[in-house]
Amino acid sequence: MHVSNRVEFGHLIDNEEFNLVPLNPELWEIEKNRWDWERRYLNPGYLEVVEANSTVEMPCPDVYWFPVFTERFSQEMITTFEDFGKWSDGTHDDGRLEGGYESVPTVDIHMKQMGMEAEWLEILRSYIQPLQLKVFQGYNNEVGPPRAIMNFMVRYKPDEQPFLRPHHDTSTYTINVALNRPGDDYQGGGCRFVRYNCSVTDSRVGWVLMHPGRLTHLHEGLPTTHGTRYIIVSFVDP
Ligand SMILES: O=C(O)CCC(=O)C(=O)O
Ligand SMILES: [Fe+2]
Repeated sequence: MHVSNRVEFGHLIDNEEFNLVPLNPELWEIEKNRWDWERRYLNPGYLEVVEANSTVEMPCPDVYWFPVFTERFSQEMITTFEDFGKWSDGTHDDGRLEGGYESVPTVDIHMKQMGMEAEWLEILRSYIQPLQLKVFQGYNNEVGPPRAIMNFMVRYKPDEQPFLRPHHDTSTYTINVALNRPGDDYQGGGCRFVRYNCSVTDSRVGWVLMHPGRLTHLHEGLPTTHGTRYIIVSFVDP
């Protein structure tokens, strides 16, 4: 008999509780099948940027930019959320919130509606918190994992909600994930930081912008003039 450990014959997966309801159920597998999840959805550049001595891009003052997700993640998230389809109407009345009022409404779907809240918090803990510790030295979420109640995908289109007026987020810091490509999938769009008159418009698919939430980083979503722009936003430590 010949035995070899040099050839990869496959690996075990845990298929209990596999979520068969949505499109792309693999997106939910971060905890159960992390090896596969990372191979599909974690940007290969992530491991380099999370290293202690790596340099981090800063497109605007105290706005950091990291490769975190793959193109496949971004594409599958869009198709899965679009297939679900329960976009909010972008008005101030929001029954999903305690108090029922959203002061800066977007056309969006919350992770909670998708049953993806726990998985998203796991993403924040595993991949976002290490980046946060790199750029906001000494801020360790009051010694625990990042907390976030507002985790959602936003959709901008010219004939629906094309832009978002300047506002502060209810967060200590915010992450903003670009899911599709300016120039190809949409025209216009991007995020402008008013205090610095600085905009990030050359968004990169699967890359995360990280910026302080309150006080300094008043920001706006610039008008999408053609096509549809998709982002995921998360308000960390509200
Ligand atoms: O369009 C953007 O990039 C900004 C989105 C935003 O500020 C928000 O959803 O709070
Ligand atoms: Fe915002």
